[in-house]
Amino acid sequence: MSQRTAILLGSTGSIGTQAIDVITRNPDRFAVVGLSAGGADPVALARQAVSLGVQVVAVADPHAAPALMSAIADAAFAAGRTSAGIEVLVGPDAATELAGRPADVVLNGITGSVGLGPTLAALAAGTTLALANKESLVVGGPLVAAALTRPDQIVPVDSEHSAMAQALRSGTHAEVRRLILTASGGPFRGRSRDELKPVTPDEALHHPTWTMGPVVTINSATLMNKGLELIEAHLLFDVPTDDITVVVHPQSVVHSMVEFVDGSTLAQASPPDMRLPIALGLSWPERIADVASACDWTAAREWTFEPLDEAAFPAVGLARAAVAASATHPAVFNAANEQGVRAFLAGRIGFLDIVDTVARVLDEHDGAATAAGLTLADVLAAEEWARARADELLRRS
Ligand SMILES: NC(=O)C1=CN([C@@H]2O[C@H](COP(=O)(O)OP(=O)(O)OC[C@H]3O[C@@H](n4cnc5c(N)ncnc54)[C@H](OP(=O)(O)O)[C@@H]3O)[C@@H](O)[C@H]2O)C=CC1
Ligand SMILES: CC(=O)[C@@H](O)[C@H](O)COP(=O)(O)O
Ligand SMILES: [Mn+2]
Repeated sequence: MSQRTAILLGSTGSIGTQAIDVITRNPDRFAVVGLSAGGADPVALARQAVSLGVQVVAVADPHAAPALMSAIADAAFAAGRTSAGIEVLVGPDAATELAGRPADVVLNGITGSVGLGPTLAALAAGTTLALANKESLVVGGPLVAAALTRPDQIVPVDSEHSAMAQALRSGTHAEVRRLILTASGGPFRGRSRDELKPVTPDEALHHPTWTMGPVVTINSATLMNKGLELIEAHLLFDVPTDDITVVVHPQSVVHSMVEFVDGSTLAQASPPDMRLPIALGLSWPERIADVASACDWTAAREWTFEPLDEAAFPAVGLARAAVAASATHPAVFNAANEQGVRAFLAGRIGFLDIVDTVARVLDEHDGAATAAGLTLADVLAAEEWARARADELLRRS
């Protein structure tokens, strides 16, 4: 593989830092040309930028810009350079502008539907999109599909979807009977709805098998992550949601499976380590040697599978209903959840209020848009309404 240029969005986060780890261990394969972050840690962003020698850095929060610029100058000085020569883009649209700049691959590792603009910009530029930011696909589904300039322009980084993409190389679309989406079950697997009521943010932030950013970790605990992933799989692989089965697999070693029409099921298995799907996202369709450990077959192991308790964890059912309801319901599903997660992490609401609020907001949404007629304005208006309505309901809970 010749060297690929990469832009990393969300470079200071869990996905971003693991991507940098993969890239710095494979300097012959990748050159990073741009980085972006929200602005919570401008010093970390500056150090990444200078050590990777990027051309441009984007920061969403304008208040973080002065600290970023002075940290870039400091880091360049410490590296023995008089000037860093790095362009700095600032503001809410900075990541979108960066995503449209020339590169072979854009990795979208931003959290939340704020990643939609960058996803659309990378696709419009004709760049390969290594997609961790599932929210942008969920909320923008038909818009993202319309922005594709070629098939396979999106390479999934989400572990389950990477697993499916790998297994799908074994057959044609017509040969697929169903997708089996695995879920760890989160930290509260086995609890009843009543037992979920008192759980705290600290408990919910302890994922049993993965170390990730706070939002996706809470989404794993509520199973909203699996709801988002069900919609993501439906959109990525053009498989009806009725043909996607969610199964709880607490070990997180089988990352998902594809069942074919002849009764064959192909699984992708590896110890939980995001560097594997990140590396594949950046280098697809090629594999990079030794990015992560393989399964150890010399020790006794047990892989278990169990059905999802949909009474205690209704989020996957809500996701199915959202897809069936209208083209803007998935955006409402995600936006209400983002508000709920924020309120829960701030200690303002209880754990059950998150998904209960998503259910109510979905139910109240008057979405008429069809996939064919959907516009960006429809999506943004639906999101704005859902955030306001969710906040109103959350204030009362
Ligand atoms: N972590 C994981 O293992 C996995 C994550 N994913 C998905 O990947 C995405 C990222 O998750 P994760 O890395 O865990 O999240 P983190 O919270 O760890 O990181 C999020 C990153 O996005 C940046 N960011 C936030 N807002 C903006 C913005 N407006 N513009 C540019 N950058 C911004 C943050 O910067 P700052 O901190 O400065 O705000 C940070 O660098 C999510 O969609 C998640 O669902 C999917 C599978 C696995
Ligand atoms: C690593 C990854 O892809 C996460 O999205 C993961 O899926 C979270 O685990 P669960 O949602 O299955 O608990
Ligand atoms: Mn996942």
